[in-house]
Amino acid sequence: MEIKRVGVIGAGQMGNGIAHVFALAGYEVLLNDVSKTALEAAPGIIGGNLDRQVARGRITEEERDRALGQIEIAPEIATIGAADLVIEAATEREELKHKIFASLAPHLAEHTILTSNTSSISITRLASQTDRPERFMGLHFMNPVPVMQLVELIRGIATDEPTYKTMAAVVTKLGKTYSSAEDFPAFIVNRILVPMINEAVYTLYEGVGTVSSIDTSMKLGANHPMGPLELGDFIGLDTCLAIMNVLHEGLADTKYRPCPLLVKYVEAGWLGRKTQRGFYDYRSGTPVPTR
Ligand SMILES: CC(=O)CC(=O)SCCNC(=O)CCNC(=O)[C@H](O)C(C)(C)COP(=O)(O)OP(=O)(O)OC[C@H]1O[C@@H](n2cnc3c(N)ncnc32)[C@H](O)[C@@H]1OP(=O)(O)O
Ligand SMILES: NC(=O)C1=CN([C@@H]2O[C@H](COP(=O)(O)OP(=O)(O)OC[C@H]3O[C@@H](n4cnc5c(N)ncnc54)[C@H](OP(=O)(O)O)[C@@H]3O)[C@@H](O)[C@H]2O)C=CC1
Repeated sequence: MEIKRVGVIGAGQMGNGIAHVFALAGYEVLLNDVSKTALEAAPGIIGGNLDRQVARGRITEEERDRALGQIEIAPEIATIGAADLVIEAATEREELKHKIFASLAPHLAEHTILTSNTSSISITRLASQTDRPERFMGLHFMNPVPVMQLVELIRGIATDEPTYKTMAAVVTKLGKTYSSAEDFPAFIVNRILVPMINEAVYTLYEGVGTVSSIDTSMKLGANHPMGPLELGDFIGLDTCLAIMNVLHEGLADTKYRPCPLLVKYVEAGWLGRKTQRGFYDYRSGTPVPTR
């Protein structure tokens, strides 16, 4: 099936990045969010990230302008009904995602493929409450989307082969590489990565190291591009906690217990970069450890 128009729901860090890469690859993009502020900010954020690629010689100014012209801001969910492919990239809460798909249902064309960029939630469960579980799957981009090469493809129990093949072709057209993951909590990347971040928070909580010593150790001792606490702030501590909760509940194993300190940061609203404070305080421009 040919995909020309793509609807992206959620204009946060992932939705903006997803709109960016689809527009660059020549797709028409409709970008929706409940937050007026997020929608107003989106073209500036995407434009800034495209400018960065121009400055590094990765794309031309013409390509940047063409990409920006491909993105239409769509405050009404009904507008997303015109898409051949929908990518849901709203906040990591299952109830919320069910509500989004329910509100979208009356506006959808028969052929439209539905996907979720969820980091952890069961694709089969999300699909089961839509009218098209066979044309529903997980399309999991990595952050920052314009930079990261991988997209995880996750079939729900009912996903049909044409849908999987269509999405594999789309990922290839974006210039990215896909891996196939089975539909179990947090799939592959986050099953391994997020418990590591949670363990780093335990390491801090138990006083084994400070924020700086933990991040320096993993950057210089294991060659990670970011330390685990810096990475947690980058992903969003609310998202990390949501993923740990899905792992803990879905696999019923205490090894996935979210660290109480992670819970405390989220309760404080210290969600990382997006709120200017997490394991680091970003308000002065230079990140300052908060512990
Ligand atoms: C939670 C989930 O569900 C799944 C996930 O996503 S888990 C998170 C996965 N992501 C990671 O692990 C990221 C780890 N961090 C990194 O790889 C690196 O720190 C990083 C790529 C983010 C930044 O790298 P850096 O070397 O410190 O920064 P910088 O030199 O400024 O940027 C590197 C490149 O990325 C580009 N870049 C960075 N952010 C960008 C953005 N938002 N948009 C476009 N380009 C961007 C830069 O332009 C630069 O491009 P070139 O290589 O063409 O020059
Ligand atoms: N952060 C990461 O590294 C990664 C995240 N993901 C997944 O991508 C999804 C989005 O994450 P991320 O972009 O980081 O989150 P953000 O918090 O940056 O953005 C989420 C956006 O969704 C909006 N939103 C909330 N409810 C609705 C709704 N009903 N309709 C439309 N938009 C809505 C939020 O608005 P408001 O703020 O007003 O609530 C916000 O603008 C999550 O499922 C997450 O797990 C996947 C890969 C990596």
